[in-house]
Amino acid sequence: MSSSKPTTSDSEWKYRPASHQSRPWTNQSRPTTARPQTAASTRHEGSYVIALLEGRGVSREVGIAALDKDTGKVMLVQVADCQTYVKTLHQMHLHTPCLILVPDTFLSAPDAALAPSGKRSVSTSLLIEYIGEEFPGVQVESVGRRYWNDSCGLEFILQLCVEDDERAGTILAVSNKYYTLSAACALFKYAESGMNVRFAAASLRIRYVPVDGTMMVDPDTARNLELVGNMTSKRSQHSLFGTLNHTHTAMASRLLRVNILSPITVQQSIDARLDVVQEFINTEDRFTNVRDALKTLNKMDFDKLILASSETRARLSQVLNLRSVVKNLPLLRNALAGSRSQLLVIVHDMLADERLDEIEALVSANLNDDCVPAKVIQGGVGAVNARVYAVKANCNRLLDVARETYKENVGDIYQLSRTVSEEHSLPLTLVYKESGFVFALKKADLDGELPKGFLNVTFTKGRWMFTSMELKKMNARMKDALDETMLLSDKIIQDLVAGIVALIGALYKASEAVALVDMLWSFAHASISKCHFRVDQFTGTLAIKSGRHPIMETLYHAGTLVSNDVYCDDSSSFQIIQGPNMSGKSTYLRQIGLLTVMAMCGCFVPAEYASFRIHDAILTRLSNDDDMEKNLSTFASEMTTSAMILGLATQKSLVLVDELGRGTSPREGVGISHAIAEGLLELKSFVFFATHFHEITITLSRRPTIVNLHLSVQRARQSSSNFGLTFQYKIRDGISDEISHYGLELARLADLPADVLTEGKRVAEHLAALQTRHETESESSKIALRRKALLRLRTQLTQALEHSALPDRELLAYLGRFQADIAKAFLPSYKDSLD
Ligand SMILES: Nc1ncnc2c1ncn2[C@@H]1O[C@H](COP(=O)(O)OP(=O)(O)OP(=O)(O)O)[C@@H](O)[C@H]1O
Repeated sequence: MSSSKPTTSDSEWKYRPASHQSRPWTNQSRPTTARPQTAASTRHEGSYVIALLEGRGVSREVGIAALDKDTGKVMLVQVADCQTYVKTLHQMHLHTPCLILVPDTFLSAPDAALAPSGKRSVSTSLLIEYIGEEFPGVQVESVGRRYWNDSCGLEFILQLCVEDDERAGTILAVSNKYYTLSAACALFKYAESGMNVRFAAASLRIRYVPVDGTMMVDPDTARNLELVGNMTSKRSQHSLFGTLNHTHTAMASRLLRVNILSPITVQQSIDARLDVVQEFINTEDRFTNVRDALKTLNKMDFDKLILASSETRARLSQVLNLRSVVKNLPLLRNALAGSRSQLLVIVHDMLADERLDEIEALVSANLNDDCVPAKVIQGGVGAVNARVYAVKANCNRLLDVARETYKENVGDIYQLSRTVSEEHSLPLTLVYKESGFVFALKKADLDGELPKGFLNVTFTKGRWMFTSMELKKMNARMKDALDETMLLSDKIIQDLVAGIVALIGALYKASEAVALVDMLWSFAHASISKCHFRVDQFTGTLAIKSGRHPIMETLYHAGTLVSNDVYCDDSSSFQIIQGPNMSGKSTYLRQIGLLTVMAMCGCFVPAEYASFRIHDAILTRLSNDDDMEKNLSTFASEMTTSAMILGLATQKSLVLVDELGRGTSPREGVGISHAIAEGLLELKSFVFFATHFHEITITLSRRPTIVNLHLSVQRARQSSSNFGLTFQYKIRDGISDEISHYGLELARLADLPADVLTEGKRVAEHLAALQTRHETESESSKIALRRKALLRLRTQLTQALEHSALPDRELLAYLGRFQADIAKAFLPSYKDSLD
């Protein structure tokens, strides 16, 4: 590709090798700052190179520029973040990084005393510390601060951004984003000098991603709700992504992932998507025709076709794949013809772009029709021939001649093989290797030793391989002809690519259109197979009738999963959920979160009726005991997440809290849970608060928006001393009936040895008896205190009466004052002791 024009001189640019500047963020180098490990702790297989610049101001502005090195897509983001940098990390998760670039001022020089090896640089930024925790194993490299230049960044964008409908909008959106532009500058400079990639002018799809059009799902939440991958495996199908992903193309699968991690908040767009899903479900023909058309695209990744490759073989392969795509797109266009939903009409028009036909015509004019990409990818002489004959005859006279020479040379080699075979009476065959042809002979076909005169004899996989002087000479001639053919073919293909790049905008549009249709078809497929229903409306109320957990329902036999209702509005915004262990509290909370994410992606939900509120963020504190990587105490982790939630939540947020305060003593746990609940009540978010602390229902009982719910459990007497618990997993109104010692009942279910259970029961009963005695004793001491005080009062009154020389009226007044004094001195403490 032709070179872009950098605005900072190349000689100035110094790419710093990873060994000195990068920091492999290992456990030892982790900072002490408390922060929980989150979603993609182990996920670092991204393809994005992300440049990141943080402002020094109080507002913590962060500019992000991310380049997908596989597809050439560039995302620009600028966020105003908080102390935990949750928004920045969220954006980074959407564009999973394989390399992170930061200004060198973020990483100070290696501290010789701390790191005698001199290789570990020390972070001076909290954000970098968090990134290290969030993306362990992902390389963080520093780039000289002077390469973070906003005007240079804008110049790069103006030069590289593809000429399409969104170009003007992108440029307008980024023009005042100082941090993003600076990050873009560093990113493109790094691509040129560090990665040795040069992009052609107007060849990159550069987009500004507005953060306010999407719901924020912080990385902890993504992991705990199992949005993409689950606790056991990041690739597991038992995640929301796995459940909904029936896509046919790689772009659609990427779009689905981004949507699940960052659902849209524009109601019009959600409604438009729902209309499409509805149309697919209602119109069987459209559903099957679209599926068949998508199948012809055969897991194709348009975005990768668009990125020009510097390697000849890959370039040819891309062009051939591209031809197959543009040939098959009309099938999808026809499948969408006559659609009713507005979005499908738009997609249909996008696919009707004349430039796509021009691309097809260009490729067909230059390349042979029977040349298929698969041959190019496979090895052997078949692959070489596919490349040699890819370009049509008569495009270039010199190429035709070179190909004729190549053909003759190969013919000569086959003739030589036949002659040698006859001469030695051996069934020789020819095998093509990187260095040219060699003779091959099966071990079973050789009786005795190989005849003299053969060179480079080797034995692999049951075959003798060897060559001869004559064959070597012929290979050399054939190679010359082959090189010339490749050179001339490549020139034609390069010209072809340059012609295609001029029309690339249409392909970008087509890529987005196909991804969207494919994703919505996938939603329709999931809805049909799992009987999901349309979200009836988006209002201020969250109301779900008979909702099911979307991931669990793929694992459970029909009818075994218990459905549950949800109702939450401004007057009942804080819902306390109680119930014994394993009664289904966490499942209920997760179900609410998952259905909300599904609805906001424009997907139908597993419920009989559903109405949602559009949330700006979903924030969770969900217990996750399976996380063995957690390097913080449960309590520290709880408090950090709670602080984040209180800092980010607004009236429009959805907050899910599960068993807060279990990391400390029960009394403090109640106190902290109460205080955090108060904070959330002030914010007026929709809160679902599962807790074991019954006291919370009392301490918060005066708040008008509190609703108490519990998950029902039946306790049946099995014998005189033995009880059994039956979980019904059904949400019910009100506070649950106290079930004492249910922990012991559950322990019995877990087959704990009988003597352990007996001892547990004994200690529990003993503690309960102690508690009762303590309470009784404290009550009797209060009575004793009262009695003592009354006795004192009586004695003093008697003495006063005896020694008084006052007349009756004055005596009465004196007694009144005395009584008031006594009451004042005694009653407050008396009142406190009663409290
Ligand atoms: N709606 C449901 N239908 C069927 N089974 C369910 C349902 N909800 C929960 N379960 C089953 O109960 C198990 C425990 O559920 P869950 O973890 O939600 O309980 P919990 O009350 O949060 O427990 P703990 O307090 O110990 O964390 C789940 O693993 C699942 O097998």
